[in-house]
Amino acid sequence: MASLVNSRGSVPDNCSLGYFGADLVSPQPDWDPDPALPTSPLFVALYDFAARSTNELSVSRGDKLRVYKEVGEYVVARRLSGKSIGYVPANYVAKISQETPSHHLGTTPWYFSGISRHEAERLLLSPPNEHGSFLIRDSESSKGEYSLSVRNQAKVSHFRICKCPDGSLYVQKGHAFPSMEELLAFYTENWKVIQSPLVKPCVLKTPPEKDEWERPRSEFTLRKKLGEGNFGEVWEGLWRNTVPVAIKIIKQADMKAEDFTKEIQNLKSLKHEKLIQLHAVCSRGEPVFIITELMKKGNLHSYLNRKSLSTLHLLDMACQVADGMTYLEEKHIVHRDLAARNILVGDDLTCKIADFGLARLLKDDIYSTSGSTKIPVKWTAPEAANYRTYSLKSDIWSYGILLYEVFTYGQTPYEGMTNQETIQQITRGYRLPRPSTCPSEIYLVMLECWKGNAEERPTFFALREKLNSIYMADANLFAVCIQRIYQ
Ligand SMILES: Nc1ncnc2c1ncn2[C@@H]1O[C@H](COP(=O)(O)OP(=O)(O)OP(=O)(O)O)[C@@H](O)[C@H]1O
Repeated sequence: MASLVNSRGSVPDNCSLGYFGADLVSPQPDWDPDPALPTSPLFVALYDFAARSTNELSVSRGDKLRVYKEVGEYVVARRLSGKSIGYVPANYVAKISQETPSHHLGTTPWYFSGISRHEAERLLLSPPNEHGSFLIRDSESSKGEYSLSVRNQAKVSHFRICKCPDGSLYVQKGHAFPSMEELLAFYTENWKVIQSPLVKPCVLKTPPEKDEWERPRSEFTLRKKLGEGNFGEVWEGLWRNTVPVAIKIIKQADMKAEDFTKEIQNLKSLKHEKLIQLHAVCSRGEPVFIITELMKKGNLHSYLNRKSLSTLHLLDMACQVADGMTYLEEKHIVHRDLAARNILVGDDLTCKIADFGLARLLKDDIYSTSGSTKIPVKWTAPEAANYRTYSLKSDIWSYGILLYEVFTYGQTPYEGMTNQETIQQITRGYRLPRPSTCPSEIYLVMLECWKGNAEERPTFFALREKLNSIYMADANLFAVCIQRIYQ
């Protein structure tokens, strides 16, 4: 039977598109779930844990669990009181040395049901606990009795709490208390008797916060393949069978894994109406899914090829891209792959920038100029194509090429020239000529973007202002013409 655990020891890895098949809704474990097996150790849940997928098991603090397998940061467990089996984070559970009956102390802050002497020491000696932290646990050697464990500086002292036939409890013979609360109250007050102050109950380190962006793959269904790029395939899909989304399935073999998590963190922090919004990620196991908003009209390059748009419409789209890029500029984020194919179109000619930040994740050999055709040479500034010095100024160069694409309705730049010829010509000072469909003031903006000296190129902020003012002037002119027609 196929393992649910991948070689990196992370959570379930069923990675092919078959992940959405019915068999994965109820996973088939490869461990033996026979509850009669006496060999599986007993654990107790230290925190509440809510399962995030069908492969995980929800537990409540204090639940007793059989643990069948330890897998990286997870254990495969079953509640003693239930039949389902699933993953629980290993730091949410602790091993119990013996089976103990549950009793009325269950919800008190200082009672830690079923933990061993060793586990008590580990907890009390770890932050945020300090001198004087204490807990009550079940005695390992005398069933039905308890132990008091107290942190004393860097050590832990343990005191047996015995039970009289009438149920009262004592640490010192002849000094019994009717309840644990009263016993603790006495030794809190008179701590010198045991030479260990009872300052505050042991606390558990807060478990790592749940990443709200991380979703189980089973929540997504793939419906239609939209395209394929350097990073893998893009699919139109549904989240929980209702919300339309775009799902990028990353080929991780081509990724610099160590940078990936960092870059995804960056993407989570970006929010702007002209940037494609990240909705969620499935980054545990492979392949990684990046889930974003779905743009119904596809990429700008194909859109331009299909539509007859007015100059004012084209200018509006160029302004929207400049707006999104100004936001990235403020955040000091370099796109590296700005081109009409990476702008997506939605309703009402809304344009949004996609794939920001992802280009740098490709392995160097894929991104290099030598031996690979994947670098978009015709969109890339000469200093980036030749020396890989990417900057916001090289993005400005690419934006100039994007303007060319927009005002030629999607024509390929340097048509008829190879990548190598393009680099040679550009280095010698050649620039694309003004397309007949492009107003001269827009062409002047393109030339500004293609300055050989990167420092002389404008900022996105300046470009946005410039293009907005051209747009406003044209829009006013258009309004005047319309007025004349109807007068
Ligand atoms: N959020 C989305 N909504 C709708 N369509 C999308 C979305 N993201 C991508 N697409 C479509 O999928 C195609 C492939 O996208 P992808 O970003 O993988 O490749 P690319 O942009 O063509 O190339 P590159 O790998 O250089 O970025 C796009 O051209 C676009 O048509």
